[in-house]
Amino acid sequence: MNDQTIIDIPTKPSTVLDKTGATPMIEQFIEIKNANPDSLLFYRMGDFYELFFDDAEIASRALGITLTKRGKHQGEDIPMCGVPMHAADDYLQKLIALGHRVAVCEQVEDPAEAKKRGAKSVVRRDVVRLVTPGTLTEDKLLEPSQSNFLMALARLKGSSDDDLFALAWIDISTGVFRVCESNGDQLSSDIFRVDPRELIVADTVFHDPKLRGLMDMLGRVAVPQPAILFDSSAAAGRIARFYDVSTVDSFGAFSRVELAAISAAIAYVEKTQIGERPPLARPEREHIGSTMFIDPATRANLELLRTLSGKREGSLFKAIDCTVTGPGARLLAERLMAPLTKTEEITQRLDTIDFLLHEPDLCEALRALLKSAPDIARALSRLALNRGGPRDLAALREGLMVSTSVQSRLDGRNLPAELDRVRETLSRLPADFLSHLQSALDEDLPLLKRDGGFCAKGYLTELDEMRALRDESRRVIAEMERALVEETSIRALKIRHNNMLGYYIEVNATHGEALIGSPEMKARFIHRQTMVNAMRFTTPELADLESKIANAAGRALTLELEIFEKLQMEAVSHADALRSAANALAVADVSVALAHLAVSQNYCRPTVDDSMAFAIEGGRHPVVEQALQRQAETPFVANDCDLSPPAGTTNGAIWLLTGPNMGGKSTFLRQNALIAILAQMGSYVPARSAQIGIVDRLFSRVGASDDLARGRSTFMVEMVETAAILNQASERALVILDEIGRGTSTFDGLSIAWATVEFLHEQNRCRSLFATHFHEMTALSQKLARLDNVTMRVKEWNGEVIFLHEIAKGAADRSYGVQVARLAGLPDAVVERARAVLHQLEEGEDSGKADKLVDDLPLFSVAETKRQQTVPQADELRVVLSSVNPDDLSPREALDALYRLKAVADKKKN
Ligand SMILES: Nc1ncnc2c1ncn2[C@@H]1O[C@H](COP(=O)(O)OP(=O)(O)OP(=O)(O)O)[C@@H](O)[C@H]1O
Repeated sequence: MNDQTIIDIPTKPSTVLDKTGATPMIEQFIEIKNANPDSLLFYRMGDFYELFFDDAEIASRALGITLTKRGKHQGEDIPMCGVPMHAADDYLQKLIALGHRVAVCEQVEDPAEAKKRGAKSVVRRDVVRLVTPGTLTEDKLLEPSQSNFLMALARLKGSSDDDLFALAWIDISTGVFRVCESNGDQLSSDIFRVDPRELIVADTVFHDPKLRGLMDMLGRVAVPQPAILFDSSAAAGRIARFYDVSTVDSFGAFSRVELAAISAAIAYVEKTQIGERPPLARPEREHIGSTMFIDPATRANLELLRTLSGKREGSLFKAIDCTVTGPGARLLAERLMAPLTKTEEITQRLDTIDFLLHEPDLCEALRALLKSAPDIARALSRLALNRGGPRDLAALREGLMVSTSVQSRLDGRNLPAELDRVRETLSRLPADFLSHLQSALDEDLPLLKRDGGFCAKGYLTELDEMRALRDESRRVIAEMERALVEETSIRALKIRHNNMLGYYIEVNATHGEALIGSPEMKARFIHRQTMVNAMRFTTPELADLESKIANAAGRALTLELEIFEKLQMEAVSHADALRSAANALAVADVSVALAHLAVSQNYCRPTVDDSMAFAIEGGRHPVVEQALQRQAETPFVANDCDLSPPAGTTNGAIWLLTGPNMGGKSTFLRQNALIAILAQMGSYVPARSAQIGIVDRLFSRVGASDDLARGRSTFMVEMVETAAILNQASERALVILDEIGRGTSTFDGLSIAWATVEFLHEQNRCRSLFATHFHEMTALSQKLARLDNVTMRVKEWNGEVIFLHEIAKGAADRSYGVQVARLAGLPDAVVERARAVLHQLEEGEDSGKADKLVDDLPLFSVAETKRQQTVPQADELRVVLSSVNPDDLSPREALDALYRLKAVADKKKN
């Protein structure tokens, strides 16, 4: 369910390792490995993570790294491979993308401690984190523009077949936490709407035959977990403990099954993050029916987030994404995947775009500001999980600064509701935290905190001193020397250094005696050594300075780490405000981006209401249109679509679309579905005008795809999907069906298509578009009152077809399949033969004709005649051509030769 290609790697079922006779280190490894059988174990040794036994074999193959061996266990070599610490994220990313899980095992005690237990004792290690696809936080492992959801599916067994489900999903990289109830019908739609990277489910549910289809569809994304994780009786307690509250009642009234899903998600986060606690927002409920129901097949077919081949390029998302920040892109994707069904909210979003379109200067100013907005939520999560660095703190600083600027841009204006909320949120930011960050953090920051160097000068006097000592010890000593010379008036006084004494003051013997001439002087200048010509002293300040210099570097680092921790804790304490700011900036980004899209692509504001209308004038396909623009091809031909209830009726209409192959039928079908999605996600749409009565369910059966892995043929898949549509489409649904019934014999196909249209008209009574090559079906318009025939227009010119891509009332008379086949480069013989067969078939309608055809026009004889005719003429051309020697020809002779060749060629044609 994600862009990364999941390759099936044969992973052996983990065998339980026997530790008899193992060395202490291998014994420790085996114990930890056996406790984490389903993960590859990254076992920390010095600057490497090492993998052993089967894990080593799997990882070396997956990562393309050398497999070596280390010692023996029970008489056999132990396979081993390793990845260096500093590159571990890259390797982790690869393994996770391939569908593995990794347990990261670190040393959890100081080696000195281990030594105390005996020279041979092994440093204690433990798993500090399980890295799974749904629980990632590192920048390198995450796509900036994609959410990374972990989802928990809980089930409450019903008395009959009607089980009740709940889904809870978390993005621990941002803290987003949502929950909704679901039922058997909705379940797959709800899951695919969220598009989780990992879905956990009780093993009993995972293996339930009723859910087998869904689990198969989810593939590796679905991960069975012990059923105890989903225990609803312990749920409320676990949630309260996680949020450190006495009761969850204040969170809202969640149902039992919702609580079970929420608690399972939390339990899994705890299980994988071991001891670290991500700053999760409180779970927010989404209501059933508040978003458009789009089943998984429709989502895939309409290529909303990615194309059928899994690429983002070519998807609707890519075509409309003008956001400038990662969080903005994530919010846009979320809105695209969940178009709304309540007009008020849609209208609010459209009002925002409308407002911005009238304020182009504001729009550009916001866009420019947002370009520098960092990913606040992800930085915050890393800090809370103790995986953050100075740049994450800087991200909060920049994020807060951008927020302030955005707020002041919005201040004092009469804003539409959505932007007013953005302004309001941004005005409640923790200003003192921002000034703390500004004073504490330097400008250029290192990636890691461990070496220090991120605190600003002037923030903490002691730190400045320590750094000065560390970096400028020579200058500090010289200053002290100058001060002493002045104080003692001994111009030859020097401060020197050697390994035995460290820093000392040196004067000649005469001056030395003078220095300790009085008891006060003696107390100040402490004698260290007398040489032949010189005496050496120290002073309490010099001794102090000396130890300060020695400790300065260490102390500076300690101070910086303390400051880091303080800022980190402060950040976590402001988690809610920071997350709200991040969200407000994302809303601003999406709004500005949609306004930008509307202008640059010439989109219009749709009217979305509670009627049954579906009236689009001059609609365009957002993706195909842009592709044509890029190729500088002929412009996209805009088309109307009107499925509004015909006069005197209350239900939507059906358009039966016939037309030539390549005429633009599929494009037209899809563009109308996409316009409905865009309108209901609150975007302007590619059309001259559009009125859309809320679509509550969208179904499309377009394009062929077989599902051989699940044992279904192309035709079977088509029928399963059609069945789902006919069983589920409500009156408010929009149904798009493309060439139903083409995967079987003509009569079977026609009959199924026929009956399907009748059923849609009489039973589902919803707005529908139905494209077909069965021209016989156009007769249905005489019988079905709300059905209209439309066709894609073509022109024939000199025996060629020209596709006008224009929709018109009426029915097509033919499909021009043979012409299209010729354009596609089918061998001439096949095209000729097809023309002849078509001609014969069109001559008479009686079924006996086909038999006669076999007798009349045996294919091979045609091909044979054709070959006999063409080959000798080709040879003749060659003979004439080879008799011509261009170097010997005068221009006149060359022209004659050309005429001769042309004459032979023309003979071939005739
Ligand atoms: N309205 C349009 N304006 C310009 N070009 C279009 C338009 N509609 C379609 N096209 C172009 O025509 C090509 C064929 O369109 P499409 O696949 O929709 O045809 P079709 O009628 O469904 O064909 P088939 O019946 O063979 O599946 C598209 O790739 C697109 O480039």
